Order: sequence, then C-alpha cells, then structure tokens
Amino acid sequence: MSAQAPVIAIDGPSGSGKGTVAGLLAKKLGWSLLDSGALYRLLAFAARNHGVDLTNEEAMKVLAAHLDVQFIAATNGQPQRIILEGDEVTDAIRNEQVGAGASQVAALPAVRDALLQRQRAFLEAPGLVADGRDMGTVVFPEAPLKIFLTASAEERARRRYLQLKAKGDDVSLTSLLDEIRARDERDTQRAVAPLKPAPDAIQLDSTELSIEQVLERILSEVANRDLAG
Ligand SMILES: Nc1ncnc2c1ncn2[C@@H]1O[C@H](COP(=O)(O)OP(=O)(O)O)[C@@H](O)[C@H]1O
Ligand SMILES: Nc1ccn([C@H]2C[C@H](O)[C@@H](COP(=O)(O)OP(=O)(O)O)O2)c(=O)n1
Repeated sequence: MSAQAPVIAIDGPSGSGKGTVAGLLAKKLGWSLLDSGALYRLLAFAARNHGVDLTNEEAMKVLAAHLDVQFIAATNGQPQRIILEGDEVTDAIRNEQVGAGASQVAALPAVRDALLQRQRAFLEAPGLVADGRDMGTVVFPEAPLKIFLTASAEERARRRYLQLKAKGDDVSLTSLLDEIRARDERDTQRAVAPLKPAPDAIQLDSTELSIEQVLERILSEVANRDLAG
C-alpha cells in the first residue's frame, strides 16, 4: 500500500449505511470510491446471465477473474454508474435477490482470492474510501481509519424497505427483515473473511443517528488523524 494514499475502510452489515456514507465521504474528500459489495453482486448477476451455478466454485472463480466491469465515477448530481459486459446494471444489481446471491458467492474462497487484486487496484492518490465486509480486516489491513458501521436489524430492514419502495419495488418489511437476518448469519459465519470488526476499528452504531451525524463522526476521525492533507 502506498504511504501517500490512505484508505478509509467502512465495514458492516447490510443496510447500516456504508454505501451512502462512503459515497458522501469520497465526494467530500475528493477521494476514489470502492463499493466492494458491487463486485460480489455483479458476479451473482453475471452468473445468472451465463447460466453458471452459484455453488460451482471453479466456474465462479473463472467468472470472477474475467469479470468485464467498468465503474464510472460519480459526477455532479450523478451517482456512480456500473457497466457489466457493455450493459448498464447500476440499478439492476440493487435488489435482495442479487444481494442474497452475492452473499452466497462471497463465501467461496477462490472467488474472494480472484477479487483481491482487483479491489486493491482501486487505491490511488489522494486516497480511497472502501466499503464492504472485509475492507479493514483483509483487503486493506493497514488502513489508517477503519469504521465498523452497524444498526439494529429492524432499523436496517426499515431503511432498505424505504429505499426499495422509493424505487418502485414491491417489497415487504417482514421478508426484508428475514433476508437481512439470513445475510447477516451467512456473512458473519463463513470461514473465509467473515464480517467482523478489525481489532483497531471504531464501532459506530447508526440506529439513532442521521446520515449527516454519521458523516460528521467519521470526518472528525479523519481530522484527528490528519488524513485529508
Ligand atoms: N443513518 C441513517 N439514517 C437513516 N437512513 C439511512 C442512514 N444511513 C443510510 N440510510 C439509508 O438506508 C438505506 C441503506 O443504506 P446503504 O448506504 O445502502 O447501506 P449499506 O451500504 O450498508 O447496505 C439508504 O436508503 C440510505 O439512504
Ligand atoms: N467486501 C465484501 C462486500 C460484500 N460482500 C458480500 C456479502 C454481502 O451480503 C454481499 C452484498 O454486499 P453489499 O455491500 O452490496 O450489500 P449491502 O448493500 O450491504 O446490502 O456481498 C462480501 O462478502 N465482502
């Protein structure tokens, strides 16, 4: 890891606000953004398109190694866009079915291995904000600032419900809560790179905090560490 390019690692369970806060931080600091969960979602999505079984580790490894994806950085008012094999999939990968598939393929060690260098390649000056499950523990263990963002499962399901409803998806709060619990269980119990706070992570419970309050807390840690130059 380059000494000039610091990483802010933001890990935590589904719906804790990682993606939202990581995007805002990257914009505020003028740093690059790694949405690592999108890589696992893209793999699950591509597997379905290519008729590959999510449990076929060898085939999933090959798919991961050759994933043809472009991340187009956010611009004024436009969020980051994701292009898979020439098609825009920014919205198509954001549903619970793809999320569950992502969590399934993310438990395969060969897949995680195949994605490791691709994730590290996002690091460039002046810095990187990386969100996922193992940013602080495995991908960027030397990150000078690690945040483990949580919230109660009920609050996370409520947030996801509002988010998907606003997109026009037909969703139920009860099944979203069940899906979030199942995903928490799979992500924390897997043998390889499980979801857990790095020993040096700052744990932040956002259940009672607004997005702005979470952002302020993290920015104060950035200032404490003099990371923004
Ligand atoms: N602190 C918060 N309070 C209320 N809503 C939040 C908060 N953080 C995030 N959200 C909302 O919750 C939803 C899920 O957030 P997201 O960033 O996608 O979570 P994650 O990346 O951890 O799965 C989004 O609609 C987002 O606007
Ligand atoms: N660094 C990462 C990122 C995501 N994953 C897996 C586990 C997650 O359930 C899925 C989807 O991740 P994603 O961050 O997109 O999911 P949420 O937005 O938090 O619901 O991918 C992972 O194992 N490691």
